Amino acid sequence: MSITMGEIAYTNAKPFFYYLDRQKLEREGVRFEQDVPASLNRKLEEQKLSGSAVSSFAFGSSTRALSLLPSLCVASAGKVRSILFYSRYPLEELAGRRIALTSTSATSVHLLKIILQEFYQVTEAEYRTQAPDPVKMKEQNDAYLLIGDDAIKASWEESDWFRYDLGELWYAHTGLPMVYAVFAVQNESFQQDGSTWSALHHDFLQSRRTAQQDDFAGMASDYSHKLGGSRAYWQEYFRGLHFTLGAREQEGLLYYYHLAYKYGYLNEAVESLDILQPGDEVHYLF
Ligand SMILES: C=C(O[C@@H]1C=C(C(=O)O)C=C[C@H]1O)C(=O)O
Repeated sequence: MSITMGEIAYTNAKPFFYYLDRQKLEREGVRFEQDVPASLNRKLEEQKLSGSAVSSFAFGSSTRALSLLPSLCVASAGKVRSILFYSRYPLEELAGRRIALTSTSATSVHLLKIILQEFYQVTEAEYRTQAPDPVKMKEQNDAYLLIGDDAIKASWEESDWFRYDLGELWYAHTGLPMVYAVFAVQNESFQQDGSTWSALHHDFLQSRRTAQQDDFAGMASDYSHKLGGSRAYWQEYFRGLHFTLGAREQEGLLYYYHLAYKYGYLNEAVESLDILQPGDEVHYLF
């Protein structure tokens, strides 16, 4: 019995991983693989991972083989601070422009296209995917999108370009939270290793609870040492995120899927979310 679990390499998902007892989990057959979201999405689709924290978009594009671990997500209702769109021009003036998209994302690149089409009538632009190097992206394009720690580091620098926070734009136009990451499990793996999954899910909840108990102070001081930025910055950052997939978050996610389908980014409509429930697995109640 073994599980290979994908772990998002960005700080935004860390409350679920930071306080895990990895040695105990290893003894229970759980192995972690760290990577950026786009790579985890691909590995999950290729069944190289039993489950993973992934882009919410990736879950929407292969819902048949996957289910969601309940309650876990990375979301925001308003500013996210780490999904930033830099532009030489205001959003309304982006038609036909050259726009660079970070190669590490799936949710945010589609979120950007959806926001531009649905709310700013920018239907044609020249999109190109690039490694998240803000200097090159700026030199070669009229606008560029960064996510995760790359966006956070960029946000500490001055910029003479317009800077938009996609979480803030989404909320302003929809009044709904935006869900960036979810925890998806291969149905096959859950059937085989249900009790290990239940234990791991329990540990994710426990890590999140521990992170929230000191209001993220412990994590904030660690990430301030590791990545720069003040303790206060990181604490504010974590406080601004939603780590619970509640009813509003689910509503926001389904609306995102609705628009992703409308504009042809998803081949099939996603009308409901397959979230694992108590009783799906006999040994443990979520
Ligand atoms: C909040 C963020 O969400 C991330 C954005 C993702 C995406 O755009 O595909 C995937 C996972 C999330 O961890 C971030 O990048 O800062």
